[in-house]
Amino acid sequence: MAKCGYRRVVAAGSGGGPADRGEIRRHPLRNLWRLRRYLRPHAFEFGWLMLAGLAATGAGIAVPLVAQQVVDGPVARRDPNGLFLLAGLALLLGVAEALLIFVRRWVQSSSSVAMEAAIRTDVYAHLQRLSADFHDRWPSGQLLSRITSDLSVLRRFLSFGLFFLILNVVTYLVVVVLLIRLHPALGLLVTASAVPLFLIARRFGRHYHVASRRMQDQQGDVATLVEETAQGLRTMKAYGRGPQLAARFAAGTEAVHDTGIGKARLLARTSALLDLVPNLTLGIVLVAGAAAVAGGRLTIGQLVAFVSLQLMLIWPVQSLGWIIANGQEAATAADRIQEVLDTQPSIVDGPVAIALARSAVRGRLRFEGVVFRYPGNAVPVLRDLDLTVEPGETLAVVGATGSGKSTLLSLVPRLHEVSAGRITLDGHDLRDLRLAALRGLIGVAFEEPTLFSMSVWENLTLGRPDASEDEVRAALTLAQAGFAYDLPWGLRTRLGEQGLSISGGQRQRLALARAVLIRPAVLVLDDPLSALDVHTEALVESALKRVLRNTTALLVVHRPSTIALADRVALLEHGRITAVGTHTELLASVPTYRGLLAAEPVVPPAARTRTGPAPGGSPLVRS
Ligand SMILES: Nc1ncnc2c1ncn2[C@@H]1O[C@H](COP(=O)(O)OP(=O)(O)OP(=O)(O)O)[C@@H](O)[C@H]1O
Repeated sequence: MAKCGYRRVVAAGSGGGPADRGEIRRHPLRNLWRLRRYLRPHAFEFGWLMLAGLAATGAGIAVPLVAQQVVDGPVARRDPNGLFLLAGLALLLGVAEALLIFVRRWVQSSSSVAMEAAIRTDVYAHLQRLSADFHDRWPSGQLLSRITSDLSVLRRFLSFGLFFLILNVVTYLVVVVLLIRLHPALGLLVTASAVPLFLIARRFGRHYHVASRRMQDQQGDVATLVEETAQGLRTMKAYGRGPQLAARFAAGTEAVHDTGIGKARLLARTSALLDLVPNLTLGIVLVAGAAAVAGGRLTIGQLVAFVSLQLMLIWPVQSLGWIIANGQEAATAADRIQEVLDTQPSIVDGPVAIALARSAVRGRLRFEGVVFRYPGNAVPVLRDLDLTVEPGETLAVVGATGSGKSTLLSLVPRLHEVSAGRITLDGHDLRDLRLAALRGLIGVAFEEPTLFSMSVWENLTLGRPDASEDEVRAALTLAQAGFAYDLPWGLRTRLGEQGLSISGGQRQRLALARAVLIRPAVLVLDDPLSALDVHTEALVESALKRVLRNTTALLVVHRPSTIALADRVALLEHGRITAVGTHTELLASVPTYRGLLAAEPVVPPAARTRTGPAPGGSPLVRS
């Protein structure tokens, strides 16, 4: 099958998304805005949230105004009764504020978590729809970081950043209006301080956006490395490559660290500047306000209210840096998530795609002038390929390594799309068949079978969730996979990640059982018995023979014993079918075929428990 190594051939240090890395969009908030649809179902809660937040802020803002009444009223008149009344009002406002803040926090977390879950579900579903070429290009760590850490960033923004952004802007505007009403000149001075604040914030936003993107991409690289290391742990240990990988990992984390430090310093510098502006304004207000009180243009109560209100602006201004940082990170996260969501699956149902019923399929598979090149590769892997597999026929594809056998097989379930020519099933172009229906007709087992970290039963019934116990048993018997019943919890035993808790041969047998369980119209097997010992192989083959009798099958084979299963053999050379015939015919007439077989190390007949050599004599070798 397409080699794993290939999936990883991405320019060193490149993120994943083709044109993504470091690209800063002209409208940095565009993608964030596009995610508003996830907010819609929670609009009611969000409305309540804002209402509670605004009411709490209103209660907070009212306190300085009450203080003004206290100072200019009961305190100035030395009226204790009035004082208690106003003090009681201030207390009431304080309690109301605390209560409203509690309500806000309660609602806040539940809706943002629900939004995060909804986006995650959609991204995951979309990843499933994307074709193999997308997954060939994108390192899985990049996808992992997008679906985990980027979504957490978004949740933080939706639950805090966005809320405080709105709340703080409203607070700022209301307070500024009140300040202008209290003392127009000083109020306008405070308003004017918004200009430097705006300039500082804008500059910060631009720089932080670049740094955020860099850091989130670097985190994706680190995730890729961790994922690769976890998957290739055995190879890494066997080759003693731990120190080299550790060095690569250290370089990756250092890059994340450096960018993180850069971001923190940027935030620290900006926060200091943001702190400076309101404090400077406060100093000026205190001096000018005291002069105004002395000149009788302002009462002491008004000055107290003015300063108290102005102090209420400190937090919104101080938090501005954090909110912008959070907003920029969320914008970057939205960019990275939309890059995935915006990628259109390259293999989809055509507008008039039909679904063929299993009973209506005879199984004539035809390749007509097929050309295939991997995306981005100029040289085709398969060229001008014509081949017909008749209903019920088993055709083995033999060829040297890298000649395109696995690629050829992957075209049948449309894991990749032909670049030119067409493949037909009973005369229907595969592109005219509904994808889901097509894949339901085709049983596939690869040389490196993938099992998932779920139960054996779930793994087996992946393509046929409705299979009965008897059918599963029959498939397991055919694949000589009865061992599954002896696992600690039988078929309910949960397999380790990628089926690593069982042996390679056992995995192959389960994958084969999975392929035959769907009662396929066409079986596509990519050297599915390569990991079996000769004894088990012989048993699987004899059972497989019965299945193959009624099924059209395309097999990639390396062993002569497996060639024995085939009615005909096609020789694939450099992406072209150069000979088709029975094994005996090809042996007799095609020197390359003979050459391929001659390269096979001869297996002593005594060592094989199977009945005799492959038809035609010579044992075939792994190409
Ligand atoms: N995802 C991919 N992207 C680009 N090129 C690829 C990809 N997968 C395979 N190739 C290339 O396509 C060619 C055919 O590969 P393929 O895996 O089909 O060969 P094969 O005949 O099955 O090999 P083997 O016998 O070793 O399994 C090779 O040159 C390979 O490097």
